[in-house]
Amino acid sequence: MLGRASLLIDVGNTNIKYVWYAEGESLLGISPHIIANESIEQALPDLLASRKDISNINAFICSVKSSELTQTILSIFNEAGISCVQAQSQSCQFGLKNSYENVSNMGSDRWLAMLGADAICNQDALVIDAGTAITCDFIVDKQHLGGWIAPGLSLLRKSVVSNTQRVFDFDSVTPALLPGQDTSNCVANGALAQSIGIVYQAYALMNEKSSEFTVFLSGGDHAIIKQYLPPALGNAQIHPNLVLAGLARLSSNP
Ligand SMILES: Nc1ncnc2c1ncn2[C@@H]1O[C@H](COP(=O)(O)OP(=O)(O)O)[C@@H](O)[C@H]1O
Ligand SMILES: CC(C)(COP(=O)(O)O)[C@@H](O)C(=O)NCCC(=O)O
Ligand SMILES: [K+]
Repeated sequence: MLGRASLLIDVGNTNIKYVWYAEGESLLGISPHIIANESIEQALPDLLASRKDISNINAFICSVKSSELTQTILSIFNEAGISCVQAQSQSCQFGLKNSYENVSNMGSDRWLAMLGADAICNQDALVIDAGTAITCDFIVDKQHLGGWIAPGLSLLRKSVVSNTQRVFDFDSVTPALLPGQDTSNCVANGALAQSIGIVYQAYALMNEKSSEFTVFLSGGDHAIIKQYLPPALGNAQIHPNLVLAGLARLSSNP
């Protein structure tokens, strides 16, 4: 039987993602709805008003944005009389151990994505979250070994344009793993190649650390990266949003 409904919210650097989740639902089916950062003050009250069972829900939020935006969201819940738990990175949770000495420095989205992945596979895992930043996190024997933070696809494209004089790029250009034949294609394809490159390197390193592991690919750019995964990564678990899966785990075992 499905339990109480929770509103799960992932506040990333580019987008706010949310899902309604009932305890007992599969973590695999979690697929986010997107709200633009600037429309949250209107969109969130509307979203809450759309529920008839409002008195019976609670909320779980993971935010890596400014405390101002986070506080705005928390106060909307407060005004609606809904309790909201803000997830934080922990040194150890659900048996998963963090490698950071100062865990408060770790983005809670990374920790939640790991908790989500761990709940789904319950074995060694390489967790790749391709959002504003691409993060890779390595988990062996329930121990986080550490990770990588690198610019994501859009950020790579923007940074090369803003730090050069003659390089330009159009957002409308879809990247492909091909030689580009004009500036914008060179930028888009170069950024894609770098993004695929980090996935290869993460896989190679994980292979040295573990003999059997699951690779997870998540985040706004999961679909484009998925198209170019190496054959060895054919079994990768593609997940639109592992952070929400982590929040779902928290909501079921607060
Ligand atoms: N419909 C979309 N809206 C916004 N970003 C998108 C969309 N589709 C793909 N993207 C890509 O996804 C990235 C954002 O992914 P997301 O996981 O939402 O990031 P974050 O968690 O950092 O907010 C953007 O940098 C962009 O490259
Ligand atoms: C690395 C991140 C920017 C990723 O954020 P995202 O791309 O998902 O918006 C975020 O997890 C963050 O701000 N981390 C703090 C530094 C750390 O994790 O060590
Ligand atoms: K990310």
